[in-house]
Amino acid sequence: MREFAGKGNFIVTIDGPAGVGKSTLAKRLAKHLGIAYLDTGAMYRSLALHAGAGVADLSDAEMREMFTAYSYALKKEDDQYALYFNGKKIGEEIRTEKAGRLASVVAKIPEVRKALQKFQREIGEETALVAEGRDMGTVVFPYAPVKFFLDARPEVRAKRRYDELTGKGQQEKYEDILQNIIARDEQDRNRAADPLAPHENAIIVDTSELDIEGVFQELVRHCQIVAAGDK
Ligand SMILES: Nc1ncnc2c1ncn2[C@@H]1O[C@H](COP(=O)(O)OP(=O)(O)O)[C@@H](O)[C@H]1O
Ligand SMILES: Nc1ccn([C@@H]2O[C@H](COP(=O)(O)OP(=O)(O)O)[C@@H](O)[C@H]2O)c(=O)n1
Repeated sequence: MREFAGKGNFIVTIDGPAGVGKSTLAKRLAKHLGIAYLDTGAMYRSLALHAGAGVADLSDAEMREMFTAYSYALKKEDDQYALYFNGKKIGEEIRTEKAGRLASVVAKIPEVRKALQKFQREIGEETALVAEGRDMGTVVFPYAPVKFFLDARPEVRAKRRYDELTGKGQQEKYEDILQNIIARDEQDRNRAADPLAPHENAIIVDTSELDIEGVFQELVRHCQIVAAGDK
């Protein structure tokens, strides 16, 4: 495939709302393409849990100082990609609805976004990537040759998240998850800083009636079209 983005690394972006399947498909597509996988939501979640919603009350100067102390790193471990925050591997502790809500509060702050986007671009300049999040195609990697925007009805996404969390033993009510997802969608889509929206060239895939395999095949098909177009 042609050299793209950053210092010539091949980047695929996958954006979309909560619970649509971004992480699942990004990991699988990255493995299929033999490139790295970056979960940018995990960066917001880990920061939110570490700094707390109080970040919103810091002055710009305090926030800039805070970010000089933070670091993120992406490391390949066996055939998985692990994200490190301040030298500590980010684990399952961020996979709660509470962390998702806090992340969405912190993610509205422009200084936070700029700091994390800088880390994300640096990682994209080090290695070819499938990068997933809310603003990968619109802001962080606008020159990525393949940009996906996954979507699904809120009820479908809530059921997927409900099955995922209860499958991990987390006690959550479906109705609460649905309300959380609707609220987080609202917050992510309507914030001033880098709102959730597909890039004008993004390939939009409604996954409401597709299983994981069906979505995966659709993403691979589009990657092959781009690859064929670059020969
Ligand atoms: N198309 C799909 N059909 C059914 N379940 C899916 C689909 N895509 C993802 N899932 C499941 O839904 C849950 C949420 O997926 P995840 O990748 O975490 O979404 P996101 O990263 O967009 O929040 C996971 O348990 C995943 O296995
Ligand atoms: N690139 C990104 C990734 C996440 N986020 C924020 O972080 C929150 C959690 O992201 P996530 O991808 O982990 O959440 P899920 O889609 O997995 O539920 C989102 O609701 C956004 O508010 C963002 O603003 N920009």
